[in-house]
Amino acid sequence: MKLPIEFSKKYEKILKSDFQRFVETFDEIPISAFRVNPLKKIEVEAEKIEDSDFGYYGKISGKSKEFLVGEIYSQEPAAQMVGQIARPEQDMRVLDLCAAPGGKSSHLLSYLGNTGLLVSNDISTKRSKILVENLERWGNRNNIILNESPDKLADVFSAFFDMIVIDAPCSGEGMFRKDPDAMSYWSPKYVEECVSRQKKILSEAMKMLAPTGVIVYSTCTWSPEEDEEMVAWLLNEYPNLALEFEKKYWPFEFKGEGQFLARFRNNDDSLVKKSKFRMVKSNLNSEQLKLWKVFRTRSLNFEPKGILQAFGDNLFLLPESLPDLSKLRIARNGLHIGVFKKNRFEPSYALGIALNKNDSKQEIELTDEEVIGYAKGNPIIKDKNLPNGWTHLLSDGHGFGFSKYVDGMLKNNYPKGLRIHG
Ligand SMILES: C[S@@+](CC[C@H](N)C(=O)[O-])C[C@H]1O[C@@H](n2cnc3c(N)ncnc32)[C@H](O)[C@@H]1O
Repeated sequence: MKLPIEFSKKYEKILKSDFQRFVETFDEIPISAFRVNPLKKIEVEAEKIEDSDFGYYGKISGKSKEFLVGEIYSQEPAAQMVGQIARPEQDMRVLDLCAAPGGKSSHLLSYLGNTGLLVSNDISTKRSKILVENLERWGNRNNIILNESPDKLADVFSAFFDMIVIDAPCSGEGMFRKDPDAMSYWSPKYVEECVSRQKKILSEAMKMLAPTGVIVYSTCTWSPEEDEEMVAWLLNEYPNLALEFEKKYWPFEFKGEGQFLARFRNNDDSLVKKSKFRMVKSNLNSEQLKLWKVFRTRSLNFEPKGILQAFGDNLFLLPESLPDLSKLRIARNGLHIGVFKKNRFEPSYALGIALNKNDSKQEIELTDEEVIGYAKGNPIIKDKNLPNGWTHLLSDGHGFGFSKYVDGMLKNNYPKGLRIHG
């Protein structure tokens, strides 16, 4: 692979005798890996990634039933180390500030389970839509997705989060092997631009960190300006931060692509501002509440925990103890439960994929072929003598949406935008 000349010169100086090994790795095949979803346990026959809770080497197709049902997430091994080192504890309030397309967020959710709160944010509207798709498929119920600039978030979430992950936009050197196009916009000047953007993002993040909270900063680049020098800058600007972990992942030392990561803890009680939040509240009118209760009693064994909120005709479940979000751009207002229609309520795909076996009163197991056919937009013929009505689709006990069973046929209710082709 032909590397940018200034890039080679820079790393020859930095790596000295390791430089040759470094250069050779660019001609090797990129390392593929995936993580399994602990909410949807599956058996995996693949090589486990060392020191990883959920990771395996190997490639799984975006058209496989494992992907479609949210049982796995493809993520290369070095990128997996970010969530692994962050490892939030249950019940924490966590912010993933630069979250799209959702690799780190889905990993963080794997530790939280359905406890606490994960706010996933990305400044890009286009990318935050992909983030919604990926996290919806993952199926947790304690996640909201925002599409904001960090300064707008800081106005709402002052000293709020126990953990903030900043997987920063960076010069992307660690992606050169996997995505050679990333080389086309690399230059020393681009590295400088990334540095100044990272400092701005970190300064806003610090305003949202709880007094004893944890910051995890990561990049997929090796440039010291964006990595070790950023750590030094942060420690200098915020003397109450203590560095707990710092590591650079080189492809000649670790079986993966490129990554840098650092973890800090805040130790500043004087920072406590005892912020008072106007909490998010339920806003359902009596008709909506009635329709929802009729559906829930008739179709679910699951009693949602959280705040029910209607946005137009759409019903969402928000995690408890959230501040008022009305001033922010919301990409996913919690778990989308369904839609109010005239005189009835229809459950959503998102609810169906977030629930598992025994959460619904009427359910049906699909074969792997049926899952794939359904994701292509086909109905499913299942002559099971079930009563006509909403039926929870399952694949190995894991939810895959709701479908209306009518006289032996499951109508296709898979979101059109998610359909697979071919
Ligand atoms: C390295 S990618 C994140 C990858 C993601 N964490 C994952 O694991 O899938 C960096 C992201 O930062 C976003 N971004 C860029 N500038 C930002 C800003 N000022 N605030 C928040 N996000 C930003 C980009 O849109 C991009 O999606």
